[in-house]
Amino acid sequence: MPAPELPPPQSSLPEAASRFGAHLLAAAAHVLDAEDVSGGPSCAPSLPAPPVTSASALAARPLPGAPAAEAPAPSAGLERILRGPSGLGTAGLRLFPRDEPQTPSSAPAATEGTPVPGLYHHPVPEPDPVRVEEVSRRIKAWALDEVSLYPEDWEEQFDGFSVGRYMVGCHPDAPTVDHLMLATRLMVAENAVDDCYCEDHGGSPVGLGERLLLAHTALDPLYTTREYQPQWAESLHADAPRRAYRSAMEYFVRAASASQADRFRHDMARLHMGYLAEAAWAQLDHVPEVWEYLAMRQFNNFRPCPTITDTVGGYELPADLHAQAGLQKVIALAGNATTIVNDLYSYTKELDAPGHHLNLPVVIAEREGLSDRDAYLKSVEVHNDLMHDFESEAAALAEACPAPGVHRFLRGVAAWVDGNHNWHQSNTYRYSLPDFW
Ligand SMILES: CC(C)=CCC/C(C)=C(\C)COP(=O)(O)OP(=O)(O)O
Ligand SMILES: [Mg+2]
Repeated sequence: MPAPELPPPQSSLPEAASRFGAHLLAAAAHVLDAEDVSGGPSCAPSLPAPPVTSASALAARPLPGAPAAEAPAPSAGLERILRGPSGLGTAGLRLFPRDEPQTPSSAPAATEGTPVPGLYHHPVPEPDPVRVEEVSRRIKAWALDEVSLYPEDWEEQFDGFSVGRYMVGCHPDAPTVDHLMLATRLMVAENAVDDCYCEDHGGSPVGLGERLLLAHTALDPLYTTREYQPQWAESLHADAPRRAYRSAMEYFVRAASASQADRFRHDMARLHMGYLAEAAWAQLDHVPEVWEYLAMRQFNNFRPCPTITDTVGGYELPADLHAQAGLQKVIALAGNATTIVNDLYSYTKELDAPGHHLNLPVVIAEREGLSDRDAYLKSVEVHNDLMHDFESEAAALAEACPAPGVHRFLRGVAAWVDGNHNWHQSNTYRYSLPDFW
C-alpha cells in the first residue's frame, strides 16, 4: 500500500481532541506499567486469565509499508481514560454517561444538517479535512481501479455517500490513513452488497440467500478439492459486491490478527442473517411485531463497523475480553442505537423508495396503531433508551474490567456511535428529516 507523508492524527481538531489517540495509548501504557492488566477479578470471571498484554502490543501496530504511529506522550492514567478528554467538542469521546443536556445548539457550527429533535446524541468535532480528502481520494481510486465498483453514472451517488468523512469521523484514534482505509473499503463493500443484492441498485429478496452465501465466501474462504477451487476463486470476480468484499477483506486480513479477522467474519455472518430475515418479510409482505423488527435489526446492523475499532486503531482487544458477556451487551446496544439512528434519518428516503420499506417508525405505526408522527417520536425514545443503556453498561464494564485494551475499545465504540450520528445528520445529500415538528 502507498504510504504518503501524513499529518498527525486529528490535526485540525481542538487541542484536547487532537491528542486523543496519543493520549489513550499513553494512558494504556501507563496503566500497564503500573498494574496487572490480565483483567481484574470481575472481568471475564468464568475464563482463565487472558495472557498479559505487553505495553508494546498496545502501541499502534503499523501496517505493512505504513509509517509508525506517533510516540505516546506521558499521561494521567486510568482515571483519565474513563473520564475522557474534556476539550471543546470532545463530549462524544467520554465513557461515562453525561448529565449535561445535549441540544442541537451545542453542535459544532461547521456540522451541516439538523439533528433529529429530541435525539440523545453527542456532537463531535468536524472530521479532520486533510484526512477526509486523502481517504476520499484513495477510496475512489480503489473503487475504480482495483474493484471496478460502479458504472460512471453512479459516481454522484458514490461521492454523495461521503464515505471518507464518515470513516474519519468514526475513527478519531486511527494512527494513519492506511488504518482508516481498512474501515473505508469495508464500509464501501458492505454498502455495495446491501445496494446491489438487497436494495435499490438491482437488489431483491428473491434469491438473496444464494447471493449472500456466495459473497460471504469472499470473507470466509471455501476450502474444497482441486477440481472445484478455481471455479470458486473465479466467482469472486464475478460482480462488484464480491470484488469489493474480496479486496477489502484481503487488506483487512493483512492488518488484523487471526482472531480480529474471525471476529469480523462472525459479525458479517450476523449481518447476512439479518438481511435474510428482512428479505423474508419483504417477500411475504409481512410487517413483524415491533420486538421482532428490533431483533432483525440487531443483526441487519452496523455492528461490523464499530467492532473493528481496535484493528483500525492499530491495537488488539484480546478475543476472550471481546467475548465476555458484558462487552457483547455493550456492542449490541451500541450497534442497535447506531442502526435506529439510520432508521430515523433515512425515514423519508425509505418512504419514497419503491415497495414497503420497513424501519422502526413504520413498524411501530403499523403494529401499535399510532400516527406516523407519534410512531416516529416513539422511535426517537426507543433510540434514546438504547443510547442510555449503552452508556451505562459501558461505564459499568469499564469499572469492572480494568484492562486498558477494554477501555480503549469502549472509547472506540463510543466514538463510532457519535461519528455515525454526525455523518447521518450531516449527509443532507442522502437524508432529510420528516416534517413532524
Ligand atoms: C455498513 C454496514 C455494515 C451496513 C449494514 C446494514 C445497513 C446497510 C445499515 C444498518 C443501513 O441501513 P439501511 O439499509 O436502511 O441504509 P440506508 O437507510 O439506505 O442508508
Ligand atoms: Mg435506512
